[in-house]
Amino acid sequence: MTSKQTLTITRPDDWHVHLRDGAVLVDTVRDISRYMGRAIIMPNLVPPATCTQSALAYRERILAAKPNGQFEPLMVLYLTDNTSAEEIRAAQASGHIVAAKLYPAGATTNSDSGVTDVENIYPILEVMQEVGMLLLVHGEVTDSSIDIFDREKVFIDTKLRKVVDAFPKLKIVLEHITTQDAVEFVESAPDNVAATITAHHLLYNRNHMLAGGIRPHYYCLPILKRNTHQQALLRAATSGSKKFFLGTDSAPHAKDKKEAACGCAGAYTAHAAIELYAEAFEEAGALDKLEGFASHFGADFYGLPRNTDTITLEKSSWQVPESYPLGDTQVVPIKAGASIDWQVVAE
Ligand SMILES: NC(=O)N[C@@H](CC(=O)O)C(=O)O
Ligand SMILES: [Zn+2]
Ligand SMILES: [Zn+2]
Repeated sequence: MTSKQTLTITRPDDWHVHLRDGAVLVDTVRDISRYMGRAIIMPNLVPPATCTQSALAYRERILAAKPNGQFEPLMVLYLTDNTSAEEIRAAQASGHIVAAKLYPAGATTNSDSGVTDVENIYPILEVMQEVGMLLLVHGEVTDSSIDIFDREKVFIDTKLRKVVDAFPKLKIVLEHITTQDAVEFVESAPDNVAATITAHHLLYNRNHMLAGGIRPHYYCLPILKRNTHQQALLRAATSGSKKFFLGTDSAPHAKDKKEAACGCAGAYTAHAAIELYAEAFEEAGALDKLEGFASHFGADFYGLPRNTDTITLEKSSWQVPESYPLGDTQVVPIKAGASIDWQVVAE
């Protein structure tokens, strides 16, 4: 009998995840804390976590929902046109809030209170640069005349380049990149600019969502692009560049809110985050590059210590359920009803 292939890596972290709030926390926190050491918790709640107090209260609710064991939620402040310098300083001083998030108003789920023009918050970015707080960016313009497939590139060209030039010491993470343009931008930017890449943008392109029927569970923002962009993301993630690291953007929505005439944006991947990345890296012939991407480069960029323990994956196929409980609703995960080749056997 041949023994199964295994892969042991430093415990990974998730640098972009949505846990939501209330009754669903027991489900989302259980999934994300299964083997992730830390996670950057997105603040796009209803209402959003716009102040230190609300972000810290949210952290307490996450900790209360956490099963025993390792797992540290790293909190993020939601920026608005009215965020004050004092709020940034208070957040930084709290010790638990490591970043602030720029949602262009209207760009994505629960972004209505976001920033109407990034130039409005330049004085705040100045303070963030000074105190060493990271800026996380949902990088899409919201102009209805711009094609949805072009919104990331136009954001980079008309907004982000200016921010990068104006704040040379501000650490910036362009979240969930989806295009070759974003890859090239991040590669050519200085060292204070990095990006997260989701598992679903590595595994899929827009054909998976739109060819042969419309599949709402692949609908997320920024939207899946054409295959050439998927290939560019795979090259970036497996390149060994420290500028690209793991951020699942696992974003649960109840089944009926996705399978609707106007469905919500977001894909659930926390049920099998590292397993999905392992599939993508293996397919690209680059399993040896998974550890840096998943477990080293994010911590390095955030200026945090790498995790010191490990997890082990085994190559053995398992079937994903059609849905998982999400509070008193259900969430349909990525690969629902299909099989995944990798399994975490030691956490
Ligand atoms: N990615 C998504 O499609 N949705 C996210 C928001 C976001 O990260 O933009 C969500 O909160 O549902
Ligand atoms: Zn986003
Ligand atoms: Zn997100």
